[in-house]
Amino acid sequence: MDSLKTYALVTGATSGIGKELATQLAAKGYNVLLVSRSADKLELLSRDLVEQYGVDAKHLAADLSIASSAQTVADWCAASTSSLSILINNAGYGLWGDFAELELPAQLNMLQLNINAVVELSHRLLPLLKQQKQAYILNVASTAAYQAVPTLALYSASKVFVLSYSRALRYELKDTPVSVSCLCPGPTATGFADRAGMSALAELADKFNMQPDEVAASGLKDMFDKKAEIIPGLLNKLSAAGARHLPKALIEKISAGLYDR
Ligand SMILES: NC(=O)C1=CN([C@@H]2O[C@H](COP(=O)(O)OP(=O)(O)OC[C@H]3O[C@@H](n4cnc5c(N)ncnc54)[C@H](OP(=O)(O)O)[C@@H]3O)[C@@H](O)[C@H]2O)C=CC1
Ligand SMILES: CC(=O)[C@H](N)C(=O)O
Repeated sequence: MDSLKTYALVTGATSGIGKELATQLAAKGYNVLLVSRSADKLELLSRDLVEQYGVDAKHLAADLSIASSAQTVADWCAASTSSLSILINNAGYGLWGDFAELELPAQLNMLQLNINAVVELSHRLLPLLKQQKQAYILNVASTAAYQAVPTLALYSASKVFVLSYSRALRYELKDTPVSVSCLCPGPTATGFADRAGMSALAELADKFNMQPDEVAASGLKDMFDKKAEIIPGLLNKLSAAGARHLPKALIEKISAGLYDR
């Protein structure tokens, strides 16, 4: 990896895994373009990264669950730099509960962020990425992409989409300078569970949670190594392997038991 002071765009950069990805990229000498909904947190993080690592840090407050926002972010990115070498589609969230009981608008809002924003940013920024000697797209899915998860039905389905889409895009871009990787973390100690309404699982989470900095470090290492799928942590690798080889009905029963309210 050679930053040569190129830029990395990170969505969902103000908390959890995204904040760690942005920070570790700045530490490696990358200039960063930071996006999330919170202008105050973006301002603070930008200032910290400039002061700590001497890189350029620009930020844009945008709600990527609003349909028009991906174009706004892509236009801002293109106006900010012609040297975009990394796109990290990280922003996303979950909604915990039965599909039939969760509010439909909220579920559609989640799909707009977890799926549509990833697709639109990738399509709009690909021409810029292709101009680089070497460029990377890192899409953040989840170990939830390896099986259906009752009580997280649409969330896990959105991550199945991200994984499948990432692998197909990787193949299509194999003869270009753009390498596509998909990061599939397992449970990680971030704001995710609170926003998903999973606080009832806090005890379980504490047993299995990885820390966002280790997830980000694993993700960036394997992204630069041009890996297709990245599953941080042995337990998560084993659970993904189990999901691949065990009967789906059994895996779904185990998932349902794990996440049962
Ligand atoms: N934590 C976990 O257990 C796991 C998480 N993941 C995935 O990792 C990714 C990051 O989540 P994680 O770090 O855990 O969660 P956090 O909630 O800690 O961080 C989410 C980040 O995304 C931003 N964000 C949320 N909604 C929007 C929006 N509508 N538009 C723009 N930015 C938004 C948030 O900032 P702001 O609120 O200011 O907008 C924040 O910076 C997600 O895609 C998630 O699905 C995958 C597997 C496990
Ligand atoms: C549901 C989880 O365990 C995790 N938060 C994920 O996003 O996959």
